[in-house]
Amino acid sequence: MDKLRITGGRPLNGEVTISGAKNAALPELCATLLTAEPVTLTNVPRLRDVATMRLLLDNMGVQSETHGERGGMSFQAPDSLKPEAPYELVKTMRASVLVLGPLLARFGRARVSLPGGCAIGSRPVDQHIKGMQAMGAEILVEHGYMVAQLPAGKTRLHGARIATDMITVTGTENFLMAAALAEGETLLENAAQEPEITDLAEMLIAMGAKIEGHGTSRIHIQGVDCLRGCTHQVVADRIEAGTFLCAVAATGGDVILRHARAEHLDAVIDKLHDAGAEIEAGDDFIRVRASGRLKAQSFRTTEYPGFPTDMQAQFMALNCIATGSSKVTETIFENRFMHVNELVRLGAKIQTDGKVAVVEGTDKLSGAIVMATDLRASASLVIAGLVAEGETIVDRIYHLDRGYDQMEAKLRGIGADIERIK
Ligand SMILES: CC(=O)N[C@H]1[C@@H](OP(=O)(O)OP(=O)(O)OC[C@H]2O[C@@H](n3ccc(=O)[nH]c3=O)[C@H](O)[C@@H]2O)O[C@H](CO)[C@@H](O)[C@@H]1O
Ligand SMILES: C=C(OP(=O)(O)O)C(=O)O
Repeated sequence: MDKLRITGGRPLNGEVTISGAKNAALPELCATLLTAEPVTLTNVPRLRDVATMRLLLDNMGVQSETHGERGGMSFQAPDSLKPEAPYELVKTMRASVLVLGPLLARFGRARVSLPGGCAIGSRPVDQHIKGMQAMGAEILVEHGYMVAQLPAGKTRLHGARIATDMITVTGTENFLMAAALAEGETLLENAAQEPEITDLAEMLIAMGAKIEGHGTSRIHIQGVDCLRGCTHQVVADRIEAGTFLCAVAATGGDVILRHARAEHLDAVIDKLHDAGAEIEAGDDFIRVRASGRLKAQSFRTTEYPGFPTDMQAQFMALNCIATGSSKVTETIFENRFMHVNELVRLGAKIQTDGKVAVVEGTDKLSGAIVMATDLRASASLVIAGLVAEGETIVDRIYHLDRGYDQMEAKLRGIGADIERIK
């Protein structure tokens, strides 16, 4: 099993190119199921989750190929494909549930394994099921699978008003894709507003979908009879960019992130600014400069445009070596403090009580062997390792590989002493 060996204490300087967003690429790969015409995505990040999603599509009968250096991939989903997502593939990646909407909308049936819980929380998919039922699907949950079909005599889903009990990102994406091909109008209330939703909506519009209001909490979709192929560029990964911003804020240095979108990171950038980092941004770049210990910042995770839960662990790592104490409140997932005990092994002072972690900043961390428990927890341990005195080994980095495109190579490129070992 791969590990990362990091020798801490080096500032980061130079330039990093930010990859396409995992959380946009995954639904967009699923959106290729909505048409028999070829669809090309560019700027697709090289991630384990993308490879898993491609395998899942391949297993159904989708033809795909990669081309070019800059993450180009083409897909063609024939009318004859098998609308099924087996447990063996779904268990490794929750985003597999995103095939449900497109399969139902185009093929009128789907058999998709329930994803099950994961380290950060139980993550049920009840809202996805309720929404598809509101659009006319009959869904049974049996033997660990969602078995979905249209009622006898029906060939398409129908539009509906869907108001979810909570804001759900992949739920909104599933409804968008299903409604794009449904008969009539769909109104999504309480929709997620993440930039990845907007990016997916823009791809669907390029395929011929009629969507208005994406990027707000009310999205209107007028279903169309069929969608066509398109070429779409995956939006920049705001979480990868935020992770590098926190890394530089923690180690000190001066780094320019290329292909990064500052407007998608307002909540994180505001906190970094308050902490004492200098941030400058243009259309397609973010520059961060920091030196010495920054000031700890309290924050609370919320849905976009609030502070993202996917940045909580990385910012907490920064708070661990900042001056002063901070209160970190996680409101989205019930078990997203798994990095705390590992950060403590590196010398951090953190106490948790339910949704709240109180961090007492300390002037140094010391390298140790730590274990990654989930994707962003892994990133927080890497940041802490870059600061810690001596050597840190981060074990189980398959979590990191799910969602970061060549993280250690990018960090080495800006001066980090980091290597992958077996
Ligand atoms: C592939 C992808 O885009 N993943 C992101 C997506 O996950 P994901 O879409 O799975 O997260 P959701 O927005 O759906 O989850 C928000 C909350 O709603 C709950 N919930 C959700 C759906 C449902 O049917 N029932 C239910 O109870 C979840 O357990 C969670 O507590 O948004 C999360 C929140 O920003 C991010 O951390 C993930 O990186
Ligand atoms: C939780 C995350 O992803 P996923 O929903 O794919 O598990 C994440 O990207 O931090």
